[in-house]
This record gives sequence, C-alpha cells and structure tokens, in this order.
Amino acid sequence: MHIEMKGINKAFTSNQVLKNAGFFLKDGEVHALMGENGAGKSTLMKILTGVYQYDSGTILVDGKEVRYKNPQEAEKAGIVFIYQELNVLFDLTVEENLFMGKEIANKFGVCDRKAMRKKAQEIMDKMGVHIPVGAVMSELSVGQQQMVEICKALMVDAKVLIMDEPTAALTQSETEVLFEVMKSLKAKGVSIVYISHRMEEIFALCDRITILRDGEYIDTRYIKDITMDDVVQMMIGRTIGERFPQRHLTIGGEVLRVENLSHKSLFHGVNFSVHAGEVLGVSGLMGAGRTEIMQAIFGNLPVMEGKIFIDGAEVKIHNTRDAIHAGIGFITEDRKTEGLLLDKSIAQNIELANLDRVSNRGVISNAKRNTLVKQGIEEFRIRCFNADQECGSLSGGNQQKVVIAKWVYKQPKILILDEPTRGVDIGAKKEIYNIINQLAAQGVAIILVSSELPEVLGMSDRIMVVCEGRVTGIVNAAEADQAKIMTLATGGNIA
Ligand SMILES: Nc1ncnc2c1ncn2[C@@H]1O[C@H](COP(=O)(O)OP(=O)(O)OP(=O)(O)O)[C@@H](O)[C@H]1O
Repeated sequence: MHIEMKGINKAFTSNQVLKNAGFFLKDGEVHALMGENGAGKSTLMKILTGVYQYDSGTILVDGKEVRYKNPQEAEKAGIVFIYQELNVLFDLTVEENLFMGKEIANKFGVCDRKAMRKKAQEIMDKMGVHIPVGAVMSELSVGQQQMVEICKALMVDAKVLIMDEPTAALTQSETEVLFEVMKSLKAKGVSIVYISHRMEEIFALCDRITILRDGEYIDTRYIKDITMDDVVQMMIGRTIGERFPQRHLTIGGEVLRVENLSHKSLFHGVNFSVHAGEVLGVSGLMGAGRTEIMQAIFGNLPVMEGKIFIDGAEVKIHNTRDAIHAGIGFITEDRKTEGLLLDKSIAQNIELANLDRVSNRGVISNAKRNTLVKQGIEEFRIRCFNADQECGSLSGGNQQKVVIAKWVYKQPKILILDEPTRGVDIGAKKEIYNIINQLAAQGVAIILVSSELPEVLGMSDRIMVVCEGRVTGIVNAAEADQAKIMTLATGGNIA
C-alpha cells in the first residue's frame, strides 16, 4: 500500500500546528519521520488515521482519495497506529487487551477464551515475547506493556504500520526482536512509518526519511545518501556540535550515602554514594531494579532494611514528602502518571511544585509566579503557545522539559533523573545535558538512570551497574566502555 499526504493544514483552535505538511510512503518501505519535539509528526499520523480531522489537504491511499473518520475506519483499511502513549487497559490481562473489541466467538456467539488464549500465545511466541498471556497489565514493566501494544497491532492484518517511538521503553533484546519483526513485515510488503528520536535506529532500519520542522514539510531523502549531521541540520536548521557537552569537574563532599538498602524482593544490599557536583550514572537492563532502588530512596517504595545518609546524617524517609524535605528531587521515568498533572497548565505545574518560591508569606504572588514560569519556558525552551497551555496537549519532549523545570526550581541537593531524555529530540537532549552539567557545577549531586549506554558513558563521572536487584559494579566513566557495562549488566565480572 502506498500513501500520499499533500498540503495538510491543521490548527488546534487558533494554533496552526501543520502547515502544508505531507509525505509519500512507498509500498513496502520503512520510512522514518523525524523532527524536533512538537514538529507535528504524531499529529500528521493522527490525521492519516482519523484520530484528528484536518482543515485542508489531500490524502491518497493507493491513489484514491480518503478521509477516515476515526481510527477504526483506518484500521479496516489496513492502517494501524501504535501510539507513543500506551493505549492499554491496565486492569485487564494481556490476552484481554490483545482481543479488546476483536473477541473470538464460538459457534454459539459466546467469547471463546480457549481460542483467544491460543492465538494470543501464538502471537507472543512469534514476537519472541515471554510474557504470560494471563498476566494483568499493571503488573508488567513499561517495556513489557509496550510489547503487548505492538503485538496487539500485529493481530490486525496491517498493510501500513505506524510506530511512534516504539523502542523508548524496550530493552536491548526486546528492541532486537522488534527489528526482526519489522524486517519480516517489510519482506511481506507491509509499509512502516517509523517515528523516533534515536538516530542510530533510523540509520540501521529505515529506507527513507522525511523531516518536518515547525509543522512544515522540509524534505524526503534516502538514508543511504545522507549523514546524521545532515538530518540534524534539516531538523533544527543548525548543527548542535558535540553530543555530550564537556563539564569542568569540581567534585565536593559526599551528599548521599546508601547503605545496605534492601527490599523484600526487588533489590538487595545496595551500597553507593554520590558527591556534590558528581553525576553518577546508573545502568542496567530493563527490570534490573534501577528504578525501584531510586523509588525507595525517594520514599515511594518500602524497604526492609538499610540506611540513607544525607550530608553525613542518617535520614528516615517514609514517604516522598520526607524525601523532598531532605532535599531529594526525582524526575520520573513515567512522566504521564507520576511526573506531570496533564490536565493542568505549564504554569500550574511549575507553580504547584514551587509554592514556597512563588509566595509571599503563604500568599501566591502573581509577579513571582509569572517570572518563574516565564524563566522556565525560556530556559528550558519549552515549545508551547503560552504558559496556560495544558500539559496534556504538549508534545512528549516538551512535557519532559516541564517536569525537569518543575524539579530544578525546587533546588534539590540531590536530583535523581530516571530516563530523562526518553522521547526527547536531539536538540532538546543537548539542552537537558547542559542543564545537568549546570546543576552539577552548582554542587547538586546527580543520579542519572538511563538505558541509553552512550548517554550514561557520555554524561557520568562514575557508573553504577545493577543486575537483578544487586549492584554488580561501580566504575569510573573514564575507564568504562559499552562492553564493560554490558558485562556487568548481565551479571558478568570485569577484571
Ligand atoms: N489535542 C491537541 N490540542 C492542542 N494542541 C495539540 C494537540 N495535539 C498536539 N498539539 C500541539 O501540536 C504540536 C505538534 O505536536 P505533535 O505531538 O504532533 O509533535 P511531535 O512532532 O510528534 O513531537 P514529539 O517528538 O515530542 O512526540 C505541539 O505543539 C502540540 O502542543
């Protein structure tokens, strides 16, 4: 199936989000859509699949003009969209999610659970996914939930598959499985639109690439004919220089020390420390317990034993209030449920987290509030229409910047960042790295949990590796490389 979108215009109220945008998807190709956060990639695909209606323009599917009224219509035509934000029902099981609205009925018209379970298992096996089909979604990791979402899309006989940041929450091995599945779909003639900020993946996987900037079509090129620098230049209109900015190190005294921290089942005997001005990278495979250790330090997960010291004094952290009071900030992995109030505006999110900074003796000062919010939007380059825009309508990367702004202004002593650049474009990534370096230079002790090895290696002073709930090594970044980290992450020893 081939698709042409031409001259697409779309405004949300008075905000023109797409201006004369479009692209051409050939039969059986993997086509990357790239652009900065907020460039309009997801909106263009939501228009194609009938999630949003467009103001003007043309969509041709196999040469015939179409206008799908809803995603079900697009799906019937064979165009399936796997959304960036998970679209699963957390209280239901894997198989119930897979068959939602597509239940198999037996000859009496009753749900045939046995047949559904069999088919579910077949699909999971084909994907090489080892998740029990009877498991409840809420018990799975974000990565596993994402795999179920992908399996769900594969149940439909798709001719065009649109994937929006599919690997953001996947482990290395899950990503490899997904790429194999994509290659076999392509071999069967399925066309794939691949939205990602991960340049390496795009260069390894895609045939052609279309760049959008500020809602406008910039160009379409064959991947084999261009370099990553070309892509950056087209995306943001300039080059960004070094990917990981250099920092002049001045490491101070110990700020955080964790001794023998253990949870009933998730992690055991965790010991480490972080100094003022230091970036401690935390690496490990998905599900290794990295996030859980950080959640425990932040008072979100009960521990069985262990001690936490801040500035040399033991602190008792029973809940997040205690953690914040002790000077800990936490930028979570899952910004949608933990980091951000999506139905509140940018201004409200920043204000609520910084009430003491924007108040005079307990009364909110509009002047102080407006100054702080304006500073946040400018400093973090949050792309928005104004400070009153609801966070739910911001693009993924810009939501992440609001979360970061929210915490940075609280001036924590210790800042834990859990996957802070997930779904963030390359320019904004660099801005986040600069912010991390600035905070470190101001003496904040930083813990950077990340699944992107180049990021951990490029940004950290030391790297702690976690495997199956245990710290398997803490190495100086200068002496580390990807192979060493992977060895530790899979439970091996390094000399
Ligand atoms: N429902 C909506 N209401 C109002 N504005 C919206 C809505 N959906 C998207 N937008 C705006 O449209 C612009 C484009 O957003 P979109 O999600 O398409 O960007 P994107 O290129 O996919 O970004 P990212 O890489 O961050 O996912 C953004 O400025 C966003 O705030």
